[in-house]
Amino acid sequence: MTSVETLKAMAAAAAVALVQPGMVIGLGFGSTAAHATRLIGERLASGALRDIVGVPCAEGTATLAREMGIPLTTLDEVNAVDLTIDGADEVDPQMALIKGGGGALLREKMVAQASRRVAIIVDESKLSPALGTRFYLPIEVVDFGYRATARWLEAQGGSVRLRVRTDGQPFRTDQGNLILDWACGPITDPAALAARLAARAGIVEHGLFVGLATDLFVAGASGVRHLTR
Ligand SMILES: O=C(CO)[C@H](O)[C@H](O)COP(=O)(O)O
Repeated sequence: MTSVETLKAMAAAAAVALVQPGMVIGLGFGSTAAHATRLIGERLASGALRDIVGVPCAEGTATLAREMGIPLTTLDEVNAVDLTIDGADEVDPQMALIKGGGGALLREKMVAQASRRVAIIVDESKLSPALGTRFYLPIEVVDFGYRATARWLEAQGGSVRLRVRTDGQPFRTDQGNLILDWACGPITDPAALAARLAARAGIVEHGLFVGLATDLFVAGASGVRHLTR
């Protein structure tokens, strides 16, 4: 049987094949995206790829990219990102996503919104008939009134947990915010929920990525499927 890690690497390799010399590349965060970042670094080192610059979506990604020798820039320095390669926690049949399992949802969404093309790389376990079925929805919130924000979410249904690190301390995003993991149940209308969450003060960003993915690479035992939207 093909291991999940092998499937992630297969999906990453298929997406990295889209990378062309001269491109600005959004580098996502998470274990699947890390396969893509490492592969891009290896291709640069071997000379198979040249003249690319990366926009990292997280401090962790920036560290890995530097280790791999990938030249980096920031969103502020470029007019647009040609291609972003990132993972996802859950993908529905319309290619709407839940992201933020790694807590980088805000920067990931900013980079995705600035990108001409967004390639999402997943193993097939991430596919779901409805978002919210197999993963909670990460919500990045400010400290002020975060319990009130959690109660407001729970009033819509489901249950909320403050994300904590292994040492029991609250998890902090790269912006220093908190994450509420909302077990909201199946989401029937992701765009409508995204609009409701975006309108709520105290919520910095949420993990629903609707209409952002242009390419989906799904790795399974029989190979990698490439879907486009
Ligand atoms: O959104 C993300 C990080 O904020 C990741 O892309 C998502 O959590 C998937 O991670 P992995 O590839 O490790 O399963």
